[in-house]
Amino acid sequence: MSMPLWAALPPVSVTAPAKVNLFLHITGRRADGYHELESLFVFTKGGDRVTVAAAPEFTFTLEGPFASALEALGGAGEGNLVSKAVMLLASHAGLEPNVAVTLEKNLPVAAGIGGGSSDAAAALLALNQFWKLKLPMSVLEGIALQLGADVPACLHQVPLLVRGIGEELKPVSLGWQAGIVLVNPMEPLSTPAVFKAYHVAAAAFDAPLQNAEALCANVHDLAASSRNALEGAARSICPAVADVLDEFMCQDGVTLARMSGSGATCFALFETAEEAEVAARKIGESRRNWWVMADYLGAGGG
Ligand SMILES: C[C@](O)(CO)[C@H](O)COP(=O)(O)OP(=O)(O)OC[C@H]1O[C@@H](n2ccc(N)nc2=O)[C@H](O)[C@@H]1O
Ligand SMILES: Nc1ncnc2c1ncn2[C@@H]1O[C@H](COP(=O)(O)OP(=O)(O)OP(=O)(O)O)[C@@H](O)[C@H]1O
Repeated sequence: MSMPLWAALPPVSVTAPAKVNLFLHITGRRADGYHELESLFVFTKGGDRVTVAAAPEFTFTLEGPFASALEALGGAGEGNLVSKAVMLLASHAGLEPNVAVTLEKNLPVAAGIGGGSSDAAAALLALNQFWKLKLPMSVLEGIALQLGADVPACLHQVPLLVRGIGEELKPVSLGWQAGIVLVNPMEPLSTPAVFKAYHVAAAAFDAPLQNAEALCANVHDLAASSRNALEGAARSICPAVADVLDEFMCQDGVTLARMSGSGATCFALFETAEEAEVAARKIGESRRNWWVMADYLGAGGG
């Protein structure tokens, strides 16, 4: 008996890194309610993992330390961004979505580090390769934007200046390297709720930066002249954000500590990977219920 054609395709795995907003300015609000951003996105090396493999029909399997958290937040079924990405790409390509997808969920959920967005982007990248579609990035970006504002940026996995609601992407060179520690106090924060709190507080919009590229190229300038505009709104819903930032301030070698995205995950940058690892160990030992991850931004560092 001959093997069906699909069964001959080898599985493809793509890492879905954490997205970190080194700064996040809000420059306006569109008529449809979405906020216009100016933000520097960077991506860690570690993260979730999406694997697609040959199968007679679509299946979706969740594994990893945050699989149950995703199930509890109702993101494990048809609403999962990975499943949605598979369906959208299959329909775009005119194919049956017959693949076995496995999502290894290592990143906390509803955490401001784009977990679901990065998973969806990784699924698009994996399937583009698996089905040998050779779709250019511009086409994948269009499909990605239908899945969420952050998804197009997450396709790139390199530092980007992001504007609009997430569709204007400009790769930037950081020109510096840093150890990074991500900490989440294990309290999920809903992105719409944080934007709503921001809106209700009627904060003034940030002026567009005149020197955004130059700012990205110097970590000290970045720390001094940018912010996360959603931090106040996130703190008002989730006071633990302030506890995480206080904890970072007790560590040696911090060049910048701030919240990412709509929170509650915060990050700290360190001169070296070693300092980041020491801080991550110390925080992990004193706050056993928090999620802590050490990583590296820039070339080397693994
Ligand atoms: C805040 C960021 O995390 C920064 O990276 C993102 O812009 C959020 O991107 P995301 O999670 O992909 O957001 P979406 O799933 O598209 O939007 C969730 C909700 O957040 C609000 N939202 C999101 C993005 C944006 N630019 N303006 C908004 O007002 C809207 O109420 C929207 O209904
Ligand atoms: N693969 C997925 N991983 C995580 N959440 C998902 C996924 N698919 C759907 N969701 C839903 O999306 C919601 C937001 O989760 P996610 O982890 O993407 O938030 P986030 O990190 O705050 O995103 P962002 O930084 O883009 O605002 C969750 O409540 C969850 O139910």
